Amino acid sequence: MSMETVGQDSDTDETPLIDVRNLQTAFFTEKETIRAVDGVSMDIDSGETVGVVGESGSGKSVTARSIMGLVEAPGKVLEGSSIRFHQLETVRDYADRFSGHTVDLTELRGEHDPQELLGRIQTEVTAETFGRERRDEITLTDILAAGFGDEMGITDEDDCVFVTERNGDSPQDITAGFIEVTRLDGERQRQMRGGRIGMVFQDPLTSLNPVFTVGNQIKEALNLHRDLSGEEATREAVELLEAVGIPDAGRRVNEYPHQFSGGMRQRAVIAMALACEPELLICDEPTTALDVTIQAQILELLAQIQEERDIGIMFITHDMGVIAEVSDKVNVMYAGEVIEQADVYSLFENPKHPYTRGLLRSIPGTQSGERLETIEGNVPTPTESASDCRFAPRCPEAFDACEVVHPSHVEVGEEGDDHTAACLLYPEEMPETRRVNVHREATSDDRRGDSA
Ligand SMILES: Nc1ncnc2c1ncn2[C@@H]1O[C@H](COP(=O)(O)OP(=O)(O)OP(=O)(O)O)[C@@H](O)[C@H]1O
Ligand code: NI
Repeated sequence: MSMETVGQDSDTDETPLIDVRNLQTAFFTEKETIRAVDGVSMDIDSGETVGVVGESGSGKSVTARSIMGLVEAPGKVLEGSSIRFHQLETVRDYADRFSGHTVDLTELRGEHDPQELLGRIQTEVTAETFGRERRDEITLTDILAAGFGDEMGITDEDDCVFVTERNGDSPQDITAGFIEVTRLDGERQRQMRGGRIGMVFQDPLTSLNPVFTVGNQIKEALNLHRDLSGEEATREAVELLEAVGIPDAGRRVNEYPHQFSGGMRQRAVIAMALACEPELLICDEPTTALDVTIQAQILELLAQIQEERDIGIMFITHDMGVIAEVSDKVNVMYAGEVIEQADVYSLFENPKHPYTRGLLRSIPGTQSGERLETIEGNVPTPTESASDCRFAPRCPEAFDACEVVHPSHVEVGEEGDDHTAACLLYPEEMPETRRVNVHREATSDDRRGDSA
């Protein structure tokens, strides 16, 4: 929600490690367009774990894959989406090595008026397209990062390093900026994926090659991303295996994945991800396939790694119990959208969206009933832009307007909580007609309704 940067076209210490804005990822199948991720915004700081929770099919994995640059045809991250990676060392490094792909906003700001550019954009855009609340808050950075500068000849399609502040000409003089992850390609993408952003999947065997030893696979990562080889790499591989709690690492480094138990394999995958010293680690249901004891150990391990290395973690799960344990902040997803976001305490103490409340009632042990099955029905597959609340058909509190107005995020917590929900029941203190109007107005100059 990045309220801290509203209205100013610069990045300061306040900027998160990664800032996802209005991410839209669609699959263009012969039959229909599946809007798997439909306008997701969230950010993650260094040293922070951000949980992403929701039932099966809500778009969690596609969000993760979009950040990793792993969306395959017929899938596509749509124009207007922005994923900004702000880590300064990485920005300087990219500006140094890929200077031909760098956009210097400090220069361009004097030459272009954002409001004038907005009028020239071919597709219809709104404040929401850029994750802003009002049109006059849209900055040049927003327009160019979202990809609209290409059609106007201001940026090239493969520009991806955006410099927003500098106090000299060399890459080391850059004091703020970001890599626009949605615009990465080729070598620039390879450096980011695995190098700066690591990923751990549910099934460790998808990350491990059965025909190579675990050690060789870690060494390959070390070679690719840190230029280590030979004995030096072997030593580092053993250290990494020790760091993730694999006993007798000196011997096990020479073993094959099938010689490892499920829990040990997942530890090995985590070691492999850490080999590149990532700034951000995306964990997509990393413990779902493991038994409860092993699961607890892996969660403990991730917490310890985070403490030591100050990395940001995005943790995906459908399990509210796990969310409670690992997260600092939580994004609840439903049918391609974030429908509630809050810090973990506010969310559990004061859940606002009826969907979140339903998920919480489904934690085993808190109520009788089975996990995630207390909400009748299934997540719909979104094929059109939402002109309603996608949860309405299953919502115990839905009323007529829920079928015709798309809810926008409104503050629902205590002052300064940064707790928002996208639901027509809020702002709670207003009578129904005024509440509905708040949401209707927020999306009124919206381009929703157009097809992609
Ligand atoms: N390659 C693809 N082609 C078409 N549709 C896809 C593809 N990959 C994902 N989808 C669709 O995107 C939507 C979101 O899927 P996603 O895998 O992100 O859900 P999820 O929240 O991770 O669910 P789960 O908890 O089951 O992992 C689903 O409706 C799915 O059918
Ligand atoms: Ni998934």
